Amino acid sequence: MSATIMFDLDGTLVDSLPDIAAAANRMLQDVRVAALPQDIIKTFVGNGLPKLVERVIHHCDLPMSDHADLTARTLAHYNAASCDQTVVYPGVPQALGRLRGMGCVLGVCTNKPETPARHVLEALNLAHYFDCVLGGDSLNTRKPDPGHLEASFAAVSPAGPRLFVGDSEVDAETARRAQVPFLLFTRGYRKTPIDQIPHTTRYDDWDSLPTLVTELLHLKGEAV
Ligand SMILES: O=C(O)COP(=O)(O)O
Ligand SMILES: [Mg+2]
Repeated sequence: MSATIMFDLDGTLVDSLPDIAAAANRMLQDVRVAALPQDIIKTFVGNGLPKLVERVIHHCDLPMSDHADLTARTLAHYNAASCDQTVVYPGVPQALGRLRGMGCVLGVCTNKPETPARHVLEALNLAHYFDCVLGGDSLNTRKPDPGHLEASFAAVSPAGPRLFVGDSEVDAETARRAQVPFLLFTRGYRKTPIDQIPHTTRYDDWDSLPTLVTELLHLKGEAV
């Protein structure tokens, strides 16, 4: 049975934290502030780049009036080096290939800005699996606004069941508000325990995803 499946990017398809942290720390170096540990920056990921920079500003006690400048600097650093250390999670290409083979239509709904999101997907040889990519700056809204996910589905004119796959609290809230079943990848950048994140089902190994999708679609049929 075919379905349309939207995927989150950071912490779901790719482990991009090292390059995101490097960009934020290069921005801090520009303004002569000490670098932050990757584990701290990890907790700032999930609501898009402007929010990440806002969280860095709060953490480092910098003036919020510098937000636009610091966001532009971080984005420039990230665009210059978005794939130096970023890797695809094991089993992702195989799972995406199997899902496409099952007739599923796939897309990406990420809060990462669209230009680097597309670049990362191209550089890591994932772009060809997806029929749409909507980033955190593609619309005038972003996750957890369900409009971001709904626009992603609308971009591929889906017929049949819809699913959303992501790693974070933001993704779970987006799916809940859009009333789309949510599959939680547990090895990404979530901040809270798994059982406190609403999800339809979860997985920690990409090899298991096609079977999970099949089970979910058979279980729920056209009601999904
Ligand atoms: O850019 C972010 O903050 C997170 O991006 P994601 O939506 O792909 O997880
Ligand atoms: Mg994510």
